[in-house]
Formats: sequence, C-alpha cells, structure tokens
Amino acid sequence: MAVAVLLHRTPILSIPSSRNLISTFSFETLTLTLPSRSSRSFSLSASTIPSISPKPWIESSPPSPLSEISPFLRSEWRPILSGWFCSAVSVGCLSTVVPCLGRVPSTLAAASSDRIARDGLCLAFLLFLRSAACYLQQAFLWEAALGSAYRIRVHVFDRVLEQDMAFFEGNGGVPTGDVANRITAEASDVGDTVYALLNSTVPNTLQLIAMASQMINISPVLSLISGMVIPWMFLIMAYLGEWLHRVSNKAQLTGAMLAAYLNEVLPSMLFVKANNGGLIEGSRFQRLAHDDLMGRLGKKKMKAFIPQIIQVICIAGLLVLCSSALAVSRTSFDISKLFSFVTSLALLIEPIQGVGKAYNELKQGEPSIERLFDLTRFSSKVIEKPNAVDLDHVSGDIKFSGVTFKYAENMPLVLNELNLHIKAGETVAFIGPSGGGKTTIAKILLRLYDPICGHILLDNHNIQDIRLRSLRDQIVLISQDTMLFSGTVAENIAYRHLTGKINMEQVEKAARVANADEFIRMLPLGYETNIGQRGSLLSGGQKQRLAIARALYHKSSVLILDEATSALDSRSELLVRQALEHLMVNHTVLVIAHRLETILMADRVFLLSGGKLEEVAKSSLLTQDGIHASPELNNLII
Ligand SMILES: Nc1ncnc2c1ncn2[C@@H]1O[C@H](COP(=O)(O)OP(=O)(O)OP(=O)(O)O)[C@@H](O)[C@H]1O
Repeated sequence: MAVAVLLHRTPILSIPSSRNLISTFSFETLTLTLPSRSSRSFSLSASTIPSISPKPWIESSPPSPLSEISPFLRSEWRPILSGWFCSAVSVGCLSTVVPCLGRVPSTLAAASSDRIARDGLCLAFLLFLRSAACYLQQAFLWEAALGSAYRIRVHVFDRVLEQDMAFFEGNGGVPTGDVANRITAEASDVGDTVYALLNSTVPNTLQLIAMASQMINISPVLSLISGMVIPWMFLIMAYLGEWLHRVSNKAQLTGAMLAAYLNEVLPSMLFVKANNGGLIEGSRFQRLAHDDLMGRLGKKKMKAFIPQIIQVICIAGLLVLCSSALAVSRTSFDISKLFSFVTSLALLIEPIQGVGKAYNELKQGEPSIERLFDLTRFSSKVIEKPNAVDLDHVSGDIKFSGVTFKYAENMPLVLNELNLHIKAGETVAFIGPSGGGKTTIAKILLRLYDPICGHILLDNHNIQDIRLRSLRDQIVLISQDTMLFSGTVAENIAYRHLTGKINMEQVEKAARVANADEFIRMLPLGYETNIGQRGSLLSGGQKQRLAIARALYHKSSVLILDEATSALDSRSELLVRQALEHLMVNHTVLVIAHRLETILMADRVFLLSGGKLEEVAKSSLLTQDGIHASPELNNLII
C-alpha cells in the first residue's frame, strides 16, 4: 500500500495570538498536534522506499572503471613498484626452488648427508626469502590500494561539495544516504578491488612466465598441450565474471537504498515516535534489509561458487596434463624432470587461479567504481566566469531586475519578472504563502541557482560576474533549520574561518551581541563545549542565537534571515529578537519573516505571491486596536 505522509512546517491553522508551543498540522488522513519546534520537513515517499535516481545529472558517457582509477593509481607508484619488486623476488625464489625440488629424489637416492644438508639449507633459505618477499609485497600493495582509495574518496567528496544545489534537491537529487554509502562503504570496496588487481596482475604474470619457461625448457610438447587447455579456463572465468558483475551491481543498489532510508528516517525520530510510526518504519526497514540480504547473499554465494568452479577446472586440467606427462615421460623423461614439470605446472595453475580471482574482484568492484565516479560526473549550471571579480567589501546595495526563475523545465515559474531595489543598510521583509518562493529569492541571491532571465546586481556588479566564493563571503544566510555541526561552540561560531586560527575575542564579542554569551558560559566547558550532533545539546532558542552569533562573527554586509516558524518561550523570543536588532545594524537584511514582530522591524515589507512581488504598507498589518495582522494577511503571519 502506498502511504504518503507529508509534514510541512507551515501551519494549516495558524493561531497568531497564542504564541504557545502548539501548531496544528493537517494530513491527508490524519491530523497531528506537535510541539512546533519538531516540525521539520520530513517526507516519506509514496512508494515508501527511497528511490535511487537513475543518474539524471550525468550527461557524458562514463569512461571504463579502470581508466577512472588509473590517475589515482599512478600517484601511488612508489609502493606499487616496491610491491611488484618484492613479487619478482618471490617468483625468482620460486623459480630456483622448482629445480631444487626436482633434484630431491636424486639427492635422497645419493644419500650423501653433506649434499642433503646443503640442498636442504638452500631450500629453507629460498622458502624463507619467498615468505618475507610475499609479506612485503602484500604490505606495499595494500598501502597503494588503500592510499588510492583514500585519494579517490577525497576527490569524489570534493566534487560533491562543488555540486549545484540541484544535485541534492528536487526530483533528480541524489539521496544523501546514498552519497554517504558510496563515499564510505563503496569506496572501501574500491580499495579491495584495487588491491586484488595490483596483487594479481604483475605478480601472477611474473609467476606465469617463470613457470611457463620452466615447462617449455623441460618439455615443449607437454607445454603445448598445456597451452591448449589454459585459454578455456580464461574463457570460463570471463563468463563467470560478467555474471558476478550483475549480481554485485544489484547488491550495491539494495545496500544504497537501505542507507538512504536510514539517513531519512533516523533524523526524524521525534516524528516517528509521536506518530506511533515504530511499526510502519519497522516493516519498511525489514523490507529494505531483506532486499539487501538477498542482494548480498546472492553475491556471497556467487563469490563462493566461482573459486570452486575454477578449482574444478584447474584440477581437471591438471589431471589431463599429468596423464599426458606420464604418457610422454615413459619414453623421454627422467624422474627429476617429470617432478619439476609437474611442480611447475601446479605452480602455473596457481597464478591462473589468481588472475581469475582478480578478474572476479574487478567485476565485483566495478559497480562500486562506477557509482562512486558517477558522483563526479555532472554538468554544473551555476558557472563561475573565468574573469569573475573578487569583491573585498560591499555596501550591500541589491537590485533584482526582471528576475524570472523555475526549478526545472516542466515546473511552473516560482519568480516572475521580479524587480526590487534594496538600498545598502535597509531591512526588507518578505511575507507570502507557503511555497510562494521566498526561500528561492535567497537561493538565487547566493547563486545556488541562476535565474532563467533577468539579473541581480550587488553594489552594481552583476552577481554572475563575481567569484562565487567572494559573493558568498559577502552574504550570510541564517536558515530556519539552524545548521550547527558537531564541534565546540567556538568552532560553530567561527565556522567560515576554521581553516585558520579562531579569534576567540571576536567569537565572544559576537556571542555577547547575539545574547548567547550567558548560556554559553553556563555550559560545562563554556566555548569549548561540544554541542553534539546538529547542536542536539542546545534548545531551539539557543541554536538560533548561536546562528546569529555566527553571522555577526563573519563581517558580511548582507544577511538573509529565513526566520524559524517554531515558537519559542517569550524570554527566548525576546533574546532572539534583541539579537536580530543588533544584527540589523550596519547590514542589508533580507528577512523571510513569519512573526509580526519581525515584520515590523523591517523598513519595507513585500508580499511574494504567484511569483510577483507587491509592497505592503506596514500599517495594513495592524488593526486599530494594536498589533494584529489584517484579515487578508492573517494567515501568513504567526
Ligand atoms: N529544489 C527544488 N526543486 C523543485 N522545486 C522546488 C525546489 N525547492 C523549492 N521548490 C518549489 O518552489 C516553490 C517555492 O519554494 P520556496 O521554498 O521558495 O517557498 P517559500 O515561499 O520559501 O515557502 P515556505 O514559506 O513554505 O518556506 C515551491 O512550490 C516548492 O515546491
């Protein structure tokens, strides 16, 4: 059954006079009353399962997985060459051991204790050297494999950070849980695949060449017979590898869907619990976990099955070759040559098995490589011009000129020829119905999206001519989902300057102006207190004041305040409002306002509806007997 539940932060029935903790939300089939601070936007898709979009943002056809990873492998050339050198030593030891082993029967027959001791010591030394070389080979190659997986991870995450907002939002957006899964679990799989490749290509080829030359040296005829059997082995392995690729791809997708689901539901625990959603979420999780189980089980079974098949083929091949060897040896072989030939053959089968294993690892890892690099293949729509300028300081004069915008081709216009001049230092409030496009104005000003026509000037510079970094340095956004991160209070306030040294004096000053200093000092470690995941240690009002302190710390000229709809107790609200008043001094402020008090703090108020802006006289917001919104604007204000 498809269940669609949408919890929206905008109250259907607003109660402006009672600024208590209650807002009422309406659903298709149920009405929920919740403390409004909990009213985060949370949607469970109709299909009840997070969808992994079929790469809608990718426009170019991807190169092969191997060519994707090769630049990262090249940067690990030192450990790779060291590992392969060790593998050459190991194969060298083996090539010397094989004739020694061949001489064992004759040595034993001679029964000379000197010779037995000498050959025995020589064999022991070679075997010890081979063990040491094998260990070093693996250690170096793991270093290279994990090093390149690390570089790939960093590269992919850097590209993810550069993505347009459209990559994360809307219909074509990639679920964040899926992105997290690719960069963590699937990048680890890539490391394993790279190791398997490095550890088998060159070492196995070396062993294959060494053993094949031993065999040709001993008996070209028998070697020819062996040469006819071996290609069949490779063909069967290639077929099985393709099969494994398909099974692995399915397993990666089911894992990604599970991760995306958890990423969506875990942050919304309050909503789930308040709605007795434990049962429904439990069964959704069970379905996804079961799909994941089946996907992984299929892959594991396949991985267990393939080596057995390879082994059976190898043993069958070995038997055929041994019997041919025996048949031929009756006439032309002495016993030590036969022994050496069979040993070489057995040691030739080993690298063939190794190559088969590596091929399967590659096929199993290919979906992870493809999915990981898919995150880097996107065509950005917000493009920085090569000759874009840096602005050191702006006064904050903003002009919107004929700005028209929609999120996608097939979607309606959100902004329709919007014109507005905001003077430096002015505070402008935007009000309007939910979905009217207020937040979109902020996104366009920050160039998270570009308008389809029209332009925006900041201090008479078209924002498309300003370097993105410089533009976003000049504008601070305080969004209604106050974004705080795990870390100390000081780190959260000085978020933009974390790469340098935090100026504690400035941090404390910003916190004092934002009315946050008092509560921060009461925290166990003051400014050094870790505020937990998303600031979970703090109340809603404290989070808001911390966000205001952050905005004050960064001396930007323009502030965009997307006012939270969640109600605070009257003291917290007063403290936040005072902090906002401080913030409005010397800044150009665009406030997406929901509270009458905040709206009244603005110099001008605009109603945004149907993509059009209309100035509203502040007096029309008040009735004669005091602070109460007029009936037509009543629904827009808390
Ligand atoms: N990433 C997106 N992709 C597609 N459509 C979007 C996206 N973000 C917003 N929209 C749509 O654009 C319209 C304007 O959204 P916006 O968030 O700007 O409204 P708003 O006025 O801020 O609403 P609210 O007061 O409820 O926050 C809405 O219809 C919304 O569904």
